[in-house]
Amino acid sequence: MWINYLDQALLLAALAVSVNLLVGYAGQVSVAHAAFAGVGGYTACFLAGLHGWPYLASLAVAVLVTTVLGVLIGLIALGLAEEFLILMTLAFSLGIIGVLATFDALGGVTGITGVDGLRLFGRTLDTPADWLIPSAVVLALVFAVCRRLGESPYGQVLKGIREDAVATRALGKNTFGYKIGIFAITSGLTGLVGGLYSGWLGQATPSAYGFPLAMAVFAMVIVGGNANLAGSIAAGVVLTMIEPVLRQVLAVQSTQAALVQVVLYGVLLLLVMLVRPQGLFRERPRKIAVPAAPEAPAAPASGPRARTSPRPRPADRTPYAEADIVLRAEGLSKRFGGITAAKNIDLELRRGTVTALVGPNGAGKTTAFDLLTGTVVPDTGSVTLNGSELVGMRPDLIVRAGLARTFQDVRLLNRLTCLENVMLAVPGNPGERIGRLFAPGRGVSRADREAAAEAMRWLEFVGMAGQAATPADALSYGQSKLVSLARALATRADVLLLDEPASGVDAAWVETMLAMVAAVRDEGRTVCLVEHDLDVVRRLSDHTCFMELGEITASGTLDELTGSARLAEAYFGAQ
Ligand SMILES: Nc1ncnc2c1ncn2[C@@H]1O[C@H](COP(=O)(O)OP(=O)(O)OP(=O)(O)O)[C@@H](O)[C@H]1O
Repeated sequence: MWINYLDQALLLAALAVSVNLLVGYAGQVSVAHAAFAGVGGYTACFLAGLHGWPYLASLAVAVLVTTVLGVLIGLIALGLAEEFLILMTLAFSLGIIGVLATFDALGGVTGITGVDGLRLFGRTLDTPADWLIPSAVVLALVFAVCRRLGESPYGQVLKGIREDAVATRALGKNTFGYKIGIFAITSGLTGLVGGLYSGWLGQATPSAYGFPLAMAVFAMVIVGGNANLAGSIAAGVVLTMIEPVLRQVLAVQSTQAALVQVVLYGVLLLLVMLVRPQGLFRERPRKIAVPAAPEAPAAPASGPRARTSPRPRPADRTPYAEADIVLRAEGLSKRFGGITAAKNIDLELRRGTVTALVGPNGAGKTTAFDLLTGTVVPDTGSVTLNGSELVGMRPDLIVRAGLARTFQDVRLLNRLTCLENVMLAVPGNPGERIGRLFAPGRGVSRADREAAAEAMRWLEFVGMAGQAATPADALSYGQSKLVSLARALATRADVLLLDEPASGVDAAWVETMLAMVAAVRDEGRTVCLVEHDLDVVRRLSDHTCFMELGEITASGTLDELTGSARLAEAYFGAQ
């Protein structure tokens, strides 16, 4: 009797672990995964129970079918805002269960029943004891896969998406690709578990995979703790055991026990959300080994170590007018409904120089950055970086092409440490790719250590190495701006767009920030900054563009602009 409940607990815990990878790590709340388990269960029962297929082959097909289904549904649902994802997956879940119940070949509303005599590795699975090892093995397998994905550079990207998908994309990650990938992988895993679950039940029915199962699995994930897989196992086993304990130990009648279990799920969920929202077991930062300094690999050419080589003195710098044009924007326009946020913007950024965009609030400066970086697609116009067209490229590819940005509102990934924030920006970490993650060899962990070392050097560069292990949401505003600069630098992009790097930052941090930006410029990177503080602009910029009502209406040195009577009256006079 108890072994039977243990089988069930292990399988439901495996479902909770898979769903936790999607919900806890990637922040994608899907109600459809219980239905995917149903598709897995139906597939296995249909093939093995009704058509005599080997059970193992049926399980393999169940994984394949649910993975493909996950990709298809993910393509439709994941383009939507997250609040719609829940509703969309709920609709899919109802649709899937409804469709399964309409096929006579699948037993209609009663489903496929009476499945027995399934065989796995030469053993017939008849008694609850026979199912114990397969259930435990599936839980171990699902846990191993989810842990490998979650506690790796790949999982770090997932957490980045959970915290702020736009900021993560601005670090060069194909966030949509990651979302589809993790949706499909977790669909396949739940399909596998569903195949086992239906085998253990001896049936695949619409009622077994409906909304109550989805809610039970969510309760396990939330009570156990987001992004804590061991917590999901513990919660999965404990919550599943509530009903049998009520029945067997407290002699509650079976229908009442089921009801009490549902009520207890609700009470537990409420309690956890009120008292300990992170769940019983909290999320832990990924274990990252940062090599000691002597073992650290060489910094990239423009890396922080390059600063130890003699820097050109300002007097040696190429005059602004003679520097090469790295980025050129022509005729960029954008309207939002009735608002013209950008109007025919022409802009040139020259190598190793700082260009400032100034102008009143709402002039379109941030929109100009959005248009250059592909965050917003322009209605008209072109942007070329070293001669290659950027308009139409995905934002993450634009970063990889060499154009990175910071955000006016900083947008650090709050629950990640400073080191993780900066590591995410370091390009080419092979552990961010699933294929490399499961390949044999130690290349992935070595490369991960190198990425950590590179991120650490950028943190040192901005004077924040001491905060490497601090979660980003524990930083002061000035510190978070410095980490966001380190993050932009770590992308290795040649051109940096810095949105108000000094605003809201106290005086001591402003000096540090100015020194950092000047150092970056002196190393040959190209900087464009939006800034309201004219002292900052005066001390940093080689060239200044004045924007008003979406247009660049004047450009030159800051002194030339402030010397204009019209601009002095319209903007500078008020500074
Ligand atoms: N996604 C959007 N949808 C609608 N309107 C927008 C959008 N983004 C910007 N705008 C509008 O475009 C105009 C320019 O805004 P933008 O944020 O680019 O100005 P800004 O010069 O950066 O201002 P600030 O100095 O206050 O940051 C504003 O009127 C703003 O409300």
